[in-house]
Parts: sequence; structure tokens; C-alpha cells
Amino acid sequence: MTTTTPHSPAIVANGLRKAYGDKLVLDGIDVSVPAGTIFSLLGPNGAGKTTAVKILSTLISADGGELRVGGHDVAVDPQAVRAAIGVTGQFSAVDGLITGEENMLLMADLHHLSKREGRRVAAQLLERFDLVDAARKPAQSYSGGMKRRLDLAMTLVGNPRIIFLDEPTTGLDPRSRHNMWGIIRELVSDGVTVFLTTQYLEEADELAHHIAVLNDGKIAAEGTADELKRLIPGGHVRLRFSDPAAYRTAAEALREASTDDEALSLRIPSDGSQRELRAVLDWLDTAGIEADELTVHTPDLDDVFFALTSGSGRPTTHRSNRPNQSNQPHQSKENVR
Ligand SMILES: Nc1ncnc2c1ncn2[C@@H]1O[C@H](COP(=O)(O)OP(=O)(O)OP(=O)(O)O)[C@@H](O)[C@H]1O
Repeated sequence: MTTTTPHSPAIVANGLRKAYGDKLVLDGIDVSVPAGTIFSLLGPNGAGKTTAVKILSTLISADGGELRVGGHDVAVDPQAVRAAIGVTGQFSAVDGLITGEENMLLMADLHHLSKREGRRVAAQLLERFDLVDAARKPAQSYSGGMKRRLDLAMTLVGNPRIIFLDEPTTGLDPRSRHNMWGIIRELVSDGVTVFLTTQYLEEADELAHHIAVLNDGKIAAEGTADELKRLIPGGHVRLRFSDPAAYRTAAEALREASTDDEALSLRIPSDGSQRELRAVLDWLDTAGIEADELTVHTPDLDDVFFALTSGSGRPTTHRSNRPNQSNQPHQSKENVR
């Protein structure tokens, strides 16, 4: 029996802690995921995303914290948690040597469905996941996208109301990724709760109702994608040059800018306001510099991620701490922030 109501959180973690030896991976994480929503845990490699999924899905135990999934205490009643959830990990549960259909029927057996019910559910899911034509072929002949779809279809055999998706689209091409997004949205519109880990910021932006950024064992920030974007001044103006000499002159003069020598482009922090754009344009005119292209970028989740996760610098050379020489124009934070 589940003890959640439509309005109670499907997943709750208070003070989740986990260490491997003396390496503290999760240092008191708090998470609350309302039923029927998508929660995304973002973080750089090794941040502890998979560890969080493994703990909440009862695969490993926590060192501390109160954890409830589907209304059940993870430490006290792991069996009930397991009955309420589905997990699709980074490593597929698909057996490549048997067909997609056989994989599905095996899953139906594991869930103790009758032969008839198992065949019905398998056929329905194979149809829903566009795998009917491939159903009788060995799963090892499937493309990456088909394997992921089969993996998720297998997870759905038990009709779980809470699903943990650990990097479900890693390695998929853009079309397969978009297909998977469609499937995830459909699940949620049916009332399923999704706990999603991803390294694709675009994916969290597209799908998640709520995002938490994990860094150094703690949640560095959380909120909706828009709330997170408002947290940091990631907006910028990008100036691109085709003439290397003009690029060098501008780079020398615009000391607040990040440089990209290969693309001959400069990135100037800016909130994109008319006032700041005018300041940049006025300065370019005064200095007699003509950029070939000027684009304005508002902050995106990438900016948030790079700002919040330490040691994950953008691949540009940031030079804002270079000393300014008094005879060179300096764009202060007041006019070209
Ligand atoms: N069984 C284990 N024993 C010791 N250390 C482990 C174990 N599992 C994970 N770790 C370490 O814990 C940290 C968190 O790992 P985890 O797999 O949870 O990170 P992640 O955020 O999922 O990373 P990725 O995005 O690379 O999958 C890493 O430093 C990892 O090396």
C-alpha cells in the first residue's frame, strides 16, 4: 500500500549523507519531489548523482538522513520502495542475446504477471515504444536509441509510479534524444514522477520542473530552470571578427572580455540591456573597431552550471584579473558588465 496522496511528495530526502571510505560524496542533501513532476539532479562527473539514485532506489544504503520514496521509509521498508519504483541506469538491463520481446516477457515473469497478461503488457509497450518491427530480433542488433527505449519499456512492465532515470540519453543522437524526451513527458502526463540525472543541461532545461545542482557533496543551487538562470550574471555580448588584427586590438583593449583565439571572438559580460549594448557599441565606435558579428546571449543553464560547479571552467581564457593599464580603455563593470 502506498501512503502518498496526489499532493504529497513522491520522493523526500532530508540530510542524505554518504561516504566511500573517507571520501564524502553526499554531505547532507535535501530533496523533495512532488508527485507527477520531473526533478533533475545535475552535476559534474563524479558529483554523486548515481550514488543518490542508488540510495533512493535501495541498491545501496545511506550513512545518514531520512529518506522516503512513494511514502515508504527507504531504510525501514526497502521492499515496498522497490515495488513502487522503476530504475533505468546508465548500464542497460537489456540482455543482447535474446529478442526485445523475450526481454519484455522476462521482465513480466519477474513481476509475476500471468503469461497472458505478460504478453499483453509486452505487446502494448513494444507498440508504444515503436519497437514492434524489431521485437523478434536479438536486442544486440538494436541501435543505441532502440536499446534505451527497450530498457525503459522493460522498466515500465511493473507500472511503477516513480521512475529513476540515470542519464537516460547519454550517447544518443539528437533525434533519439528528442524521442526519449517525448516518452518522458508522456510518462509524466500520466502522473508518473521522474527523478532524472543528466549531464545535458539542455535536457534538464527541456524537461525538469525543478533542478538541483550538485557540487562538492552539497546542493549548490536549486529551482526552476528560469530561477537558476536568474541567479547568475551569465548574459554576454559576443563579438566575432574575421580580421585577426582587429580581433587582437579589441582583445587588448577590452580587458573585461573572455577571449577565444581560435574563433576570433570576445565575450563581454552583459545583462543584454539597451544601456549596456549602447556602451559596447559606443566604445567600439570610439576605438574604431569593427566587429563582423555582434550577438547578445541571455544566461542559459550552461552558464549556471559553469558558475556553480567548481573546476569546470569554460574553454575560453578568462582574463578579467589581468591588471588594467591606465592608457588603455577599460570597460568597467558599471558600463559593460
Ligand atoms: N563503490 C564505490 N567505492 C568507492 N568510491 C565510489 C564508489 N562509487 C562511486 N564512488 C565515487 O563517488 C563519487 C561519486 O560517484 P557517482 O558515480 O555517484 O558520481 P556521478 O555524479 O554519478 O558521476 P558521473 O556523471 O560520472 O556518472 C566519485 O568520486 C566516485 O569515484
